[in-house]
Amino acid sequence: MRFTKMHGLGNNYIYVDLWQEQIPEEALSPLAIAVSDVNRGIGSDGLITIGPSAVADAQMRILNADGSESQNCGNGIRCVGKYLYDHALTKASAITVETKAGVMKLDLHIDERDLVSTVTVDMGPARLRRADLPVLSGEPEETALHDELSLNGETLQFTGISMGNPHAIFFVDDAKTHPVEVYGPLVERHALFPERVNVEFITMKNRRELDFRVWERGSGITQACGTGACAAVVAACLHNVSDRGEDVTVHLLGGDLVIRYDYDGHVYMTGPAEEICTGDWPHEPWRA
Ligand SMILES: N[C@H](CCC[C@H](N)C(=O)O)C(=O)O
Repeated sequence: MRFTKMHGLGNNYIYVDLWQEQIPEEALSPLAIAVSDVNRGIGSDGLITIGPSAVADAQMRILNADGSESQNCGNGIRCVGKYLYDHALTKASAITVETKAGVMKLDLHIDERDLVSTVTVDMGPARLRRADLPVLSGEPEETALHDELSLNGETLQFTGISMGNPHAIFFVDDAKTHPVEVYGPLVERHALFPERVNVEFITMKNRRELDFRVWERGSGITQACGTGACAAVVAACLHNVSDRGEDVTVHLLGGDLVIRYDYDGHVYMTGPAEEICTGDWPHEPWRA
């Protein structure tokens, strides 16, 4: 099986082109686990397939390193846009990609080598109802703005935001007080989140900048999380510590994303996309 390894700010995935490879549905989850294993596989945060769509220029599916499937991936979809253009599957600079969170609109920024360098994505609407995550911390039709959860005797306040996939946002004055490697796995699997949750700890630097650390559902600590950065800026706007319609720079471990929560309710993300290598994965049990 041919694959391409790509990353957005170090959030890296193994990409498989389904115009070239046929992979049975039941093989996807074990394949994601196998290729993501840094010791016995290739090493990545998960698997992303790029293939035909009846409603968009392409379809993206994203599976985490533990084999679970998510609705969307911000860093991943920028790399999908880059793959489609750089590998001549499109020559348009404005394209659409179908995801389980809806059809995303991408603006591809082409560099002097006629390759995609950065991508701006309309990540669709922020979903603000508790039912959208889902989270069981109160009235399902209302927004989880100041919700609470207990962890080992400590009560923490969070904001629940969905970008099609679920995010629990914690505002902290200093990330060191709540190390994501300690709190992340406890929150990810907390009973309040029936479908688990992505966990973000953010520190506001000013109204236009925030520091961001993430524990991802199904992948653990990653260098960056695009949907998480979108959810973080939405939460900051809802708490009136950032402004709707203004660009906010999110400082992630792997670098910066520029996010805007616009008045149309949609969230816009701009960031880089890079190809690392291509290769051949020989373990294809589905062909046996
Ligand atoms: N772990 C996420 C999917 C990947 C999202 C992230 N890598 C991004 O860039 O948005 C979830 O289970 O919802």
